[in-house]
Amino acid sequence: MPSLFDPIRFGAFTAKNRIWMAPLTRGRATRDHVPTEIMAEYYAQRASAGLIISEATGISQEGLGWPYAPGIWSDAQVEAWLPITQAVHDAGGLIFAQLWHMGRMVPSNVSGMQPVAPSASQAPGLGHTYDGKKPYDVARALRLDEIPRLLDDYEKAARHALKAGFDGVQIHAANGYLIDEFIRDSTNHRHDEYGGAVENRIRLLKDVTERVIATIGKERTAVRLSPNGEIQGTVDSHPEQVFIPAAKMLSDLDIAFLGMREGAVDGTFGKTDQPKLSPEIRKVFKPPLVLNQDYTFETAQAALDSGVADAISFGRPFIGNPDLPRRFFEKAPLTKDVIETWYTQTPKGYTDYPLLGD
Ligand SMILES: Cc1cc2nc3c(=O)[nH]c(=O)nc-3n(C[C@H](O)[C@H](O)[C@H](O)COP(=O)(O)O)c2cc1C
Repeated sequence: MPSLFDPIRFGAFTAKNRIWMAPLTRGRATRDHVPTEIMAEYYAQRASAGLIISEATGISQEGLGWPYAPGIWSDAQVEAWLPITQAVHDAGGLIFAQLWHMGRMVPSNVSGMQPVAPSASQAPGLGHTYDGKKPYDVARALRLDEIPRLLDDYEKAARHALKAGFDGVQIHAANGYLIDEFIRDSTNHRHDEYGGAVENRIRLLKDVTERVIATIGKERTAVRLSPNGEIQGTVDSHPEQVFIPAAKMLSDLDIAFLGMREGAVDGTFGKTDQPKLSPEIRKVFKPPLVLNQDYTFETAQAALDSGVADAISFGRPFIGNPDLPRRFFEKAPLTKDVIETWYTQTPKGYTDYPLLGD
């Protein structure tokens, strides 16, 4: 069985190890969602990851509702991403852009418009806005005649990602955002060909993935799912009935890899008693499977040893430890990330975590 330090082939690439950086929203772009210089330093510091998956990046104004998160729909955004992807490549790394449409989680205070979702609904809790945390807006149902425009937005974002120097993209279909809201039955009450039966609920995921593949190639196209447990009010009553067919469909499309965040009863990012589906998904999904959430060096290696995963992505450990692979290799202690600076707009808690030997 491979070690976490062994290379792995995926799509058009070979990653130098199986310790990947999970997508992490950090809010260091401008208010207009243009990336900033400091993001080049941050990502280059983490280029020893086998693959960096970027923070979720808006495909359109409509789809982006996180203050100071980056987008990739405008030429100015593409320009500003270029030095960041260049810095990662100069440091010997690979980087995919995570493409994001937040669906009903977009506060109108950030996007300037009413959010869209599969069905009219309001997410529970409070969203981050430019005026502090506020209740989510009531989203309107996306009309059938708007889906071609949505697919065009994904196409443009994928094309822009390559223009901006990214090696590929990961379609964000997890965590209660638009595509996940279509997949799961808590948020999809449609009666057209995008609602009801399983094949209908996974149709948007299929359409988007096919469009991105047609634009940049299957070897540069990845997907992220979060099959088990509720997140941000989105949950499925029978996850295995929808996510196993979804994974099979993605395997048939031969995407570069599938990332999955899986909750657990004792999870610290998603807590749930719905069982993990990775063992079942492994049976139907042939390309590399990259698992995430609450992994340590030991449990990550155990997941590779059991054959359930081909690589593991680490989120919070990569915030506090830019040199995470080296720390794992040397069995060095890890620095704990500071929650208070996850989403602030300064270098503090962003680019100032120490490297081993500092
Ligand atoms: C600060 C922060 C930002 C995050 N942003 C994203 C994101 O942009 N896209 C995404 O898919 N997941 C995001 N996540 C989830 C992480 O990718 C990951 O699933 C989570 O941290 C659990 O993995 P870990 O236990 O290795 O930290 C975020 C998590 C944190 C803590």
